[in-house]
Amino acid sequence: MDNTDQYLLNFKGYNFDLPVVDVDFLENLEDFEIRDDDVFIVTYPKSGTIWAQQILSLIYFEGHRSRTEIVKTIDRVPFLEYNIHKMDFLERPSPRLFCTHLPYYLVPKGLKSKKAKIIYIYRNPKDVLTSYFHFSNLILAMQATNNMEEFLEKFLDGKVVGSLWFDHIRNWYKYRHDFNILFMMYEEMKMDLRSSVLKISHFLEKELSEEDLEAVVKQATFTNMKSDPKANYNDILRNEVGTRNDGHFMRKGDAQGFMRVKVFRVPLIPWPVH
Ligand SMILES: Nc1ncnc2c1ncn2[C@@H]1O[C@H](COP(=O)(O)O)[C@@H](OP(=O)(O)O)[C@H]1O
Ligand SMILES: CCc1ccc(OS(=O)(=O)O)cc1
Repeated sequence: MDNTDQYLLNFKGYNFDLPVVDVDFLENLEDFEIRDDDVFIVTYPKSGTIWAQQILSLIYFEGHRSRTEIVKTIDRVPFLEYNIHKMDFLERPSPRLFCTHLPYYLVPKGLKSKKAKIIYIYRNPKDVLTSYFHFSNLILAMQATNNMEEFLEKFLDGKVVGSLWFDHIRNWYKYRHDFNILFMMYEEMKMDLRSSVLKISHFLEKELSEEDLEAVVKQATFTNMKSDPKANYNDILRNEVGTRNDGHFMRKGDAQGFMRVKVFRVPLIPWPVH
């Protein structure tokens, strides 16, 4: 374990956010007991974790959909390794919902029984990079950088929470057959939220009525989440994690990089030879 950094804890080759991680919990993570009906959202940081937390909260809790219960998404779908509210996971009623940034090789081994469900959300790295640059300058629990070039170097070296973006996504995909896993792309969720919610609810075997589906989609849009104190993390950042400026967890929710990739792809179609 490399603990020389003020912000990063390298545990078994993967970087955790030192100010918010529970090291004792990490030591026993492999044996953390998994229930057959557990559900995990897995992401690399800045790839749509809190979006998925809101979607799952809306799918599973009628009181969340109808706005009759005021429970934050972080308490409905807590981070496994960043348990800032010190929740007793063993006491939680089933089905337990979690989110995590863990790489495939550090997750509890019970997930390999392929009963519990995993939803892996990935986002194009250019938007992850932009989002991550602003986020790490915002929260006190991460090291700030002076400019994008400086952050880009750290990101490409994997010297950030989550380590290398490429390793995370490549290996979760490579070892997908070891798990009961659904891959969702942030950009597709953005393009067609309704179909994405349907895909997720189908995977979770939680079929929604038309009315409930509408309620989930409506409350999971960027605009509605941004103004929803249960889902936007404003409170958590300001009052619990601490911030350096007046930025927000939900900044822009863009899918810029994806659009450019699509444009760049066009010339790859076989060119007519004259
Ligand atoms: N409903 C939604 N629609 C689109 N993007 C969303 C969203 N909810 C959160 N996000 C975006 O997801 C990113 C945060 O990811 P994570 O939760 O994994 O940390 C932020 O991106 P930006 O910083 O680009 O705005 C945030 O705005
Ligand atoms: C639960 C608080 C918290 C801490 C750090 C986070 O950042 S990241 O997702 O690892 O980039 C998010 C939430």
